[in-house]
Amino acid sequence: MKIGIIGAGSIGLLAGAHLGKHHEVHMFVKKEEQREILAAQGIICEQFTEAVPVHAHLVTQMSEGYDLWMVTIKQHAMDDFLDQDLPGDAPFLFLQNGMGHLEKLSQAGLKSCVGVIEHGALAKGQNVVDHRGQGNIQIAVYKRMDPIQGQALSKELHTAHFPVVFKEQYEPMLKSKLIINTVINPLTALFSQPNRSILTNPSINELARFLCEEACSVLGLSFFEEWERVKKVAEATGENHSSMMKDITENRLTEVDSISGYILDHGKCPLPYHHFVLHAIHALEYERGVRKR
Ligand SMILES: NC(=O)C1=CN([C@@H]2O[C@H](COP(=O)(O)OP(=O)(O)OC[C@H]3O[C@@H](n4cnc5c(N)ncnc54)[C@H](OP(=O)(O)O)[C@@H]3O)[C@@H](O)[C@H]2O)C=CC1
Ligand SMILES: CC(C)(CO)C(=O)C(=O)O
Repeated sequence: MKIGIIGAGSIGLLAGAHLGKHHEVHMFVKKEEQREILAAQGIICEQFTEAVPVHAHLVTQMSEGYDLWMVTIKQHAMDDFLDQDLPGDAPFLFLQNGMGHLEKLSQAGLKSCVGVIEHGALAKGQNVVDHRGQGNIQIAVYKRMDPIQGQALSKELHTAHFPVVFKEQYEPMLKSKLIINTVINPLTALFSQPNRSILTNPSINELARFLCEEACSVLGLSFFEEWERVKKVAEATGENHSSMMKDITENRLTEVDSISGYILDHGKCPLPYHHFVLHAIHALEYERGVRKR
């Protein structure tokens, strides 16, 4: 397949390195400097013995003639991305944490799939990525795509080292990941703690339970099942720093609006714990100069 990957950060580079072994991969980036490095040196995945050659372009040069677009930018970059003229001939696979992008995508009129990522990846330079946690990518069709097309797509992308799993329904898939992120991410970011603190710090554990209860009530999920799952993920990724904690530490805007904000927007009664963490994360972003108000 001829695959265009939008965004060459942690996940874009990881996907480019794996898919570039079997497909014609084109990376689409914002800066000319990064485009030149990717075109000249390919992607260096620290776990591979050789660099993976890829084509590289500026994101303003997207055109028709691709088989798939894979979008690996963060939630807060989605508005600008969707505002540009996008080619309509190929499906788009959106791989963001949170659910804030769904409404925007349904208005965009694209053939679209959504996915969740269970890998851990960290970009260490403009073309270097460290694959820190092996997992899979789950995908489901969202708009203007037949499930049969989605299934065929996941089969074409799937390899043993970069597994892609097809899911019949997008909503349960995204909700399961949202619960994990709305409980673990803000608390670990607020208290600058690794994911295991959800289990080991009694007060963080108490706050996590309340966040989980609120999220389950909004999403219509069983608290007992979801709380067990949150604890398993906190254990399995115990040493990791959540993506929100990393964003705060590195003075970047977080994805809190599409995670905790999504729960708040869809709740029908007061959600004091979500309300607090959303504003607490906003406060940290504001103090770091990345949020205006
Ligand atoms: N990293 C991980 O382990 C995991 C990530 N995820 C999710 O995957 C998504 C991507 O995360 P991650 O890769 O870590 O994020 P990164 O910040 O590492 O990468 C995002 C990249 O997108 C680029 N970008 C932003 N806007 C555009 C645009 N319009 N056109 C082209 N490129 C653009 C950014 O460039 P610039 O920096 O120049 O703005 C950056 O290089 C997030 O939703 C995240 O929550 C989920 C699970 C695990
Ligand atoms: C699963 C978890 C919590 C792993 O750190 C994650 O998805 C994130 O940090 O965004």
